[in-house]
Amino acid sequence: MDFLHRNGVLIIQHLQKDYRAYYNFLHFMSNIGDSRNMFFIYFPLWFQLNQTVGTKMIWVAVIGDWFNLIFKWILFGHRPYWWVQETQIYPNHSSPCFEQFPTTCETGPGSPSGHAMGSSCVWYVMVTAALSHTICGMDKFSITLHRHAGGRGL
Ligand SMILES: O=P(O)(O)OC[C@H]1O[C@@H](O)[C@H](O)[C@@H](O)[C@@H]1O
Repeated sequence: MDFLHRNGVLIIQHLQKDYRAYYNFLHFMSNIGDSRNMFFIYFPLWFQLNQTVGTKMIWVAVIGDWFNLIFKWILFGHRPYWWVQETQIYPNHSSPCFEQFPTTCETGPGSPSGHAMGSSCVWYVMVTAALSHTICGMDKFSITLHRHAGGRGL
């Protein structure tokens, strides 16, 4: 497990140092997918616009959160923020420092990440709904175009 955690630490350090310029973008994308927004904003909104998408969204979020809870109980994984303080693999107090954010200040088990699972659920439903809406719109447009061209004898 230490091997996994150490590589996780390296990835976090890489992201925090080398992708600092993308901080606002990554933070924004992460917030959009936050399951809190799903329950407060997206679900009520989508349910008004399209009940099928709204229902799909709430089910995906609830089942995703449920799976996350079960996996957290089973894995009971450390969070890198406290793992670096507790592990013995960094000699002479040379444990790496991370930047903390409001969403990383969680106290429960960290693995698997509820934020990552919740965000992927939200993004999946929104992207598939947007794609099927676009494809449906394009189909209707091509049918109209076809009829229009047929009516003119083209
Ligand atoms: O398990 P993680 O990755 O710390 O994420 C959990 C958090 O993920 C966030 O997206 C939710 O809004 C929080 O309510 C939740 O506690």
